[in-house]
Amino acid sequence: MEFLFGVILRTLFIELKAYSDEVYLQWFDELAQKDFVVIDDYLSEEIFAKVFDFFQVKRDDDALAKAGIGTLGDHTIAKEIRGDYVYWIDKNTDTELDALHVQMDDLVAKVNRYLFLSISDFEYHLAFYPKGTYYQKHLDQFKGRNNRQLSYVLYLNKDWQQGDGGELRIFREEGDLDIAPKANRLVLFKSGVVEHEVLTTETGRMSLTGWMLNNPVGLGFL
Ligand SMILES: O=C(O)CCC(=O)C(=O)O
Ligand SMILES: [Fe+2]
Repeated sequence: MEFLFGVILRTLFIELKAYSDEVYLQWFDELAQKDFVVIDDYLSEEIFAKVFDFFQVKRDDDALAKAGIGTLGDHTIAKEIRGDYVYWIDKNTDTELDALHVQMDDLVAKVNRYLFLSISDFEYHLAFYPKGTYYQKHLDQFKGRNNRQLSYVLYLNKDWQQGDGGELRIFREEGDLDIAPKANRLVLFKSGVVEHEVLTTETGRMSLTGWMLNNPVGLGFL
């Protein structure tokens, strides 16, 4: 309760981006039909700036570490599979991102209401892909576990342009689709069915990647 009170106080004067029910329904319709949806200008400028600044601070602090593959019991660092560095966000201590947590809480509430899901938690990490790195084709649900229901990626690359690479490739029967990792673009997709990959990036590539979960963080590993 005290925790919630603190969050409310700290986010009182921050401009959350409020979307109408019609807009949510449009997104979720698209998500239901195509298994993914791309949403541009997702965060308010103020919250985007907070996430962007937080990313720079964590990079300066050397807080991003080589990412692994698989679940805790099967945690191998495989450079051939993915070349990114990640920082797992802690909702309790990374209070600089309170406004983002509130915005995502709201998205989860809407997902539950309109997609009839029962998401009870979410997790996210910052990711940095140095020049020349990629993430090979994969599904976000680990083998034998379906805790991750929806994946989302928010890109932070302000000056991204054609030729910079690092597109998110979504594999579809009707042909693959490459999505540019442009700043403040959110891609939301179904973790269990959408195969995807990150193409080789020609510049440093920044994002925030997250998952909406059936069970609270941690329980998925039990
Ligand atoms: O950054 C992206 O576009 C996707 C990242 C991804 O697929 C993952 O972290 O599982
Ligand atoms: Fe992924």
